[in-house]
Amino acid sequence: MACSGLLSNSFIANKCFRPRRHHKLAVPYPRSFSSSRVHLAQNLGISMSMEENGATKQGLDVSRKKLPHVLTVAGSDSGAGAGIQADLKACAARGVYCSTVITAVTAQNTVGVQGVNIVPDEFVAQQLKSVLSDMEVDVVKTGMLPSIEIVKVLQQSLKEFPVRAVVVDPVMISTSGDVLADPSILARFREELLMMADIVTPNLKEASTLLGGMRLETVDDMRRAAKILHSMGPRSVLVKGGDLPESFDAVDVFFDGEEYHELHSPRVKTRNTHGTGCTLASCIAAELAKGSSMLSAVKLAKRYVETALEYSKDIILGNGAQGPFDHFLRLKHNTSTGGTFSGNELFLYAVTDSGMNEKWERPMEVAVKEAIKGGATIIQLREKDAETRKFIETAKACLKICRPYKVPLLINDRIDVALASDADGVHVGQSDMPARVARSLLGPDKVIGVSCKTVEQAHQAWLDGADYIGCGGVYPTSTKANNSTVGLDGLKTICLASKLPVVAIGGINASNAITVLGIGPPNLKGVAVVSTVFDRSSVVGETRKLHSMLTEAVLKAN
Ligand SMILES: Nc1ncnc2c1ncn2[C@@H]1O[C@H](COP(=O)(O)OP(=O)(O)O)[C@@H](O)[C@H]1O
Ligand SMILES: Cc1ncc(COP(=O)(O)O)c(N)n1
Ligand SMILES: [Mg+2]
Repeated sequence: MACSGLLSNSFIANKCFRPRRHHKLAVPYPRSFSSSRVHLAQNLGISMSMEENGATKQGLDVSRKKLPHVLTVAGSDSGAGAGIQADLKACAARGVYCSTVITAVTAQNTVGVQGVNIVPDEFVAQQLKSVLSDMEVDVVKTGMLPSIEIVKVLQQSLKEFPVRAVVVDPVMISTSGDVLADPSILARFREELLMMADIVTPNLKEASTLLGGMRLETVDDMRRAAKILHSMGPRSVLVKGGDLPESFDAVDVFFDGEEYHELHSPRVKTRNTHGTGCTLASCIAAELAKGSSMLSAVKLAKRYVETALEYSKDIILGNGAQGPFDHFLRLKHNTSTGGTFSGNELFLYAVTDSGMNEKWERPMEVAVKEAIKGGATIIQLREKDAETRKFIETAKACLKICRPYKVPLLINDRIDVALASDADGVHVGQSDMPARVARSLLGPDKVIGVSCKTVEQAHQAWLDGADYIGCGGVYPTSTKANNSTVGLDGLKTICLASKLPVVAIGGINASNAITVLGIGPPNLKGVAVVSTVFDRSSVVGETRKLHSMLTEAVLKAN
């Protein structure tokens, strides 16, 4: 049965949920005392017997590593910038499991909140019981608590199922100015919820509301607010200054009852700050779940928010004043290959050489642009002696040239430079980082090529998840000292055995390129050249000449 109408009809909601009880492995709610005893034992570092914590009956292995686990009790944001969705992303990005108890469903986007549908408090209670009774929660983080009843239910659940820490983000008004919690819950917040909090994280407006309208305009005001809020019961207070007027940096004030810490970070110039508060609180909860102290958790969370904002500052999503940001620091990826590499890109593979550029007094960017204009279909930046910082700058500058032409740019050897510049991939030799390790660092989208001289190496490159192999030297070459050659026969043998596309390399020039490409196997996709195009007065001219020769030969062969 479909579970739609969850909010409007709690009867259906219950029905959707109940069948699990009839499932063979379904476990009824454990009695509260056993759950809190397990927690207590874990906190004290005592391992309980399998029989005692009920694991034997379920056939579970208690020696398994326990996942740090945050439960967020918050509202859903349909635009996924804040609320439950931000909490899930923040915890996942910080390597912590996150379960969710949904208190309200909001219709929301970058413009504002268009609607709020509050989940019935009995159903919030049911969600809380389901998770807390079974799933070994370390830290509870609260966000939007839209009614007094829901606050009450939460308090009762936390009494029944104690956790190691409670992070309270007193969400009341969204950054867009929409009211997310009824002002009547303020009293309940002040009287009870703050008492249970290990940390409370109000923004300026929320701190002011909790303090009966106190004006908060300076860092000193924030300090005063933190002190008064602390006297209401939470172990620590973080007053967030994201909205502090006329501040060049983003200042938050932390107070643990003894010491104040002003936490400063550069203020990122961006519209994409929707969900910063939820993210910060979730990240604090995540770090606490991993075992951090409160101050370290807060510092790390702040640094994480700043990093994500900086990364996402130019992202454009939605037409409103407040866009979401990218918790995984990955959305900006724009590869020339679009994540798919066919091998046809290898047709005319130009490998740069800074010595030759110096000789011809040609900056690297100019050499790359000329090669592309002449018809190069892929570029490899080979900088054996460049300083790292210079290499990254050069790679970034060359990427700007390659991207509009959709010509992939690979980095020779240096996975760090490829990562730092967001290049399209790397080419590694047999003594460089193994392709399998490079793959795990670069992820599935980037292109990885491996130099191979034998059938075994070609097979290993395939096993390691490479995209192509470079085979050679075909002929002796001056650009690589003491390089043994495989000759045309070796090239052919390796092509026939290789499951990956092949580019031939080593001593290839205008007079032998057609012979090389003509040896037959269909997975021989192209030739790689260095001096033939770059050790010349006109890079465009030489590349164009080679490109048209090769194209003609291929057309004739077909
Ligand atoms: N533009 C910004 N640059 C850097 N950090 C920011 C920026 N805006 C907010 N922050 C930080 O994000 C966190 C959330 O703060 P804030 O936006 O004030 O809370 P909320 O999202 O609850 O309104 C704080 O650590 C704050 O300093
Ligand atoms: C469901 C939900 N929870 C929390 C917030 C606050 O987030 P922000 O202060 O960044 O607008 C929100 N807008 N929506
Ligand atoms: Mg904010």
